[in-house]
Amino acid sequence: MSNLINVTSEIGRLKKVLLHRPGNEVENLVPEYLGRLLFDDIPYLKIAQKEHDRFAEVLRENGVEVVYLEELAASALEDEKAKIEFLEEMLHESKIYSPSLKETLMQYLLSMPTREMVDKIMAGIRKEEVEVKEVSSLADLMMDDYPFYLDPMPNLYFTRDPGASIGNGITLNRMQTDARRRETLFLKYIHKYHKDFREANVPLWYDRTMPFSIEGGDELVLSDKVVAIGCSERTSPEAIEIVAKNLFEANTGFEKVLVFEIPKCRAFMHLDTVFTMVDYDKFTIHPAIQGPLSVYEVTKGANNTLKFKHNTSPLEEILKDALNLDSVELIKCGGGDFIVAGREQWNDGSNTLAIAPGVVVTYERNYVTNEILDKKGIKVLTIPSSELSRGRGGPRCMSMPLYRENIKL
Ligand SMILES: NC(=[NH2+])NCCC[C@H](N)C(=O)O
Repeated sequence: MSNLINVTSEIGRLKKVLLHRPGNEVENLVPEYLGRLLFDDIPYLKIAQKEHDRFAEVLRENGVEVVYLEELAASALEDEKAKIEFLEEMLHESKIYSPSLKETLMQYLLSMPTREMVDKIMAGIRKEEVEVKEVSSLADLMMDDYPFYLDPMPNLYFTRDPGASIGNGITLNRMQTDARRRETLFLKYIHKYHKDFREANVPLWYDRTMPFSIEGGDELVLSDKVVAIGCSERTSPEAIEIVAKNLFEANTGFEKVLVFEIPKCRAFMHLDTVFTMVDYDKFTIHPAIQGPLSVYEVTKGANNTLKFKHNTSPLEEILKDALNLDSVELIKCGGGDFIVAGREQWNDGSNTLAIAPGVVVTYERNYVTNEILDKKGIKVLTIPSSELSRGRGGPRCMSMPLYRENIKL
């Protein structure tokens, strides 16, 4: 097993990261379907792309290699066999059941260069783009006024969620909502057919075929021994158990999964919207979760079983103990002020991306929290965010680390 993937902390110097530059999928957001597609507003794509390019540039300026999902997917699908297999699965999961419609869409997609095909699938296919000549199902005759054959996938720029790197492997996630479930097919085919991934033989700690949902925004690698997983609106306890079992059985060095049970609501959809790690002993936290938070521990039992425990100590104690530290500091989003914390958390003020211990990327609009981080000695690199933030995700959500340097303690 090679170490194409190496993530043994949240804060080790980031060397390689997977992003997706928002594309035409964002232009297919219409007010009628916003809620279902998990957006609260329609971003202005041109500006969102500029902001995203600045995000990538800040990462590159700091020594991070940026790779794009759309490019890796196109390169994995260059192979004809892989491409057909992918299209079959994508069309099936897009609920294209009419044989003639399926054939029409297949031909349409196959007529494009691979990269264009990938972009097209991400953007969605409108009914008026293709002409289905033959009626082969009842649905073909009964054209309703829903505008898409293939729905757009506007959440793709949150690359954190469909998959997550832990140690030398990844979890290929089952997304909780229909709106995001097909996103993980890109990563599935990268994992299966991209040359680098094939050669590296990257282990999967979870697979998208499992029935229980889990999303990467809930997965935090606190150290090379401890993973924290949010049990949230998106991530189920069953999925957490499976990940824990796979990590322990493969002798990865991981010994404990801390389960953070957070309120199940949209504003706190993933653990990383309310809690992130910014330095060896510093974390950001949204004050509103500190009360309702329950923490459980999953550890290895005898004969491949798991042990479970409800840990009722204060969060600081739990983290100190898990990370072997004398003290830890929880930095409150918005300084703990009810109004500021709520506003800034809504625009992902707690969603920091650490690119080295004590160095984070954040949205510049969250200036109160940014200033507090700065005062605590954290180096804060800000990026513009008037449009990107409309999708309800920040720098951590927009990045899937592939390689981080191990941290020396
Ligand atoms: N890791 C995260 N917090 N991701 C945020 C994803 C936002 C996206 N609109 C969703 O609802 O799924």
